[in-house]
Amino acid sequence: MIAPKLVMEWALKQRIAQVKLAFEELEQYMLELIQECRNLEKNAMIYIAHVPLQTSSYKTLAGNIFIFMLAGHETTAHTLAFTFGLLSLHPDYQEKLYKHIKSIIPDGRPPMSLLRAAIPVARHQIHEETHLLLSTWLSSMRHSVYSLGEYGVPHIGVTTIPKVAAEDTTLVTTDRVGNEVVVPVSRGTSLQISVAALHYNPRYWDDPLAFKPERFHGDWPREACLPFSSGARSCLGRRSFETEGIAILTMLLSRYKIELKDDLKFVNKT
Ligand code: HEM
Repeated sequence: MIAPKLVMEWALKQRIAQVKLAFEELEQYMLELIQECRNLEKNAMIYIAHVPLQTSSYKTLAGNIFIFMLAGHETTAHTLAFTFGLLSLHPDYQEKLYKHIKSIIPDGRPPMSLLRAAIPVARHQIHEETHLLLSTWLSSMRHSVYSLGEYGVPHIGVTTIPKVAAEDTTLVTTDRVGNEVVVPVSRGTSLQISVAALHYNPRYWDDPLAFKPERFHGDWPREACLPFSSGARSCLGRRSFETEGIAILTMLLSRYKIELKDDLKFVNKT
């Protein structure tokens, strides 16, 4: 069976070459971005202006730009796409949200107070004025680790979070029939937190597949909702995303109705 092996190797090499090219192009783009910043008359990014190229500081800078672009852009874009997908599947809810938005911001432009109100969600509080917006958001974040592929909306929030055990420990859980299970974990073990399994777990979420933003109005299991992970290394851009997300959701929804396009070319695109 040498032929399939050769084909696999060839395909893998092609893929690796594409990834390498993408990295090179991205690096070039970052370089241009940094140079552009240096040429700005009023340079807000003073740090960038002074980092010499081809040094370790430059590499750190490029690394940070890279992580912000990747961690910040794809996640935000997909979560917004996912939210719009869910709203188009739930037109009655979309209408309710539209009326809510219009009642607090008639011209559709989010005032600073509304943007500031997006922040309490990071502290797991729902602000009275914006509860529908924020619960829509949380609901979509809970869902977005799953695919709406048949409607042309791919998943991706972050589906699994890799961690390494910092010390020897034990994890205690229960099996399907309720027996306690103790799992010893030694220092250095690689672990994957399955966010998808957590967000769709019937142990924590009643009717887990349903889009029910109101489940976030009362008490809800905070530790079972980890779209941004948790702890010291959780998402650095969470508040930035929540503010941006609420602003975009508010502005678009106050001006447009989101509907599913009844067109075959949008079906089953993942
Ligand atoms: C829907 C939007 C986003 C989601 C779902 C998301 C999710 C996550 C998750 C799950 C992690 C891993 C945390 C861990 O390892 O425990 C992470 C890390 C990170 N995120 Fe986000 N993120 C989002 C938006 C953003 C934005 C907008 C930025 C930047 C502006 C950003 C910057 C980062 C950075 C820098 C880290 C690494 C933090 C560290 O290692 O200390 N993220 N994010």
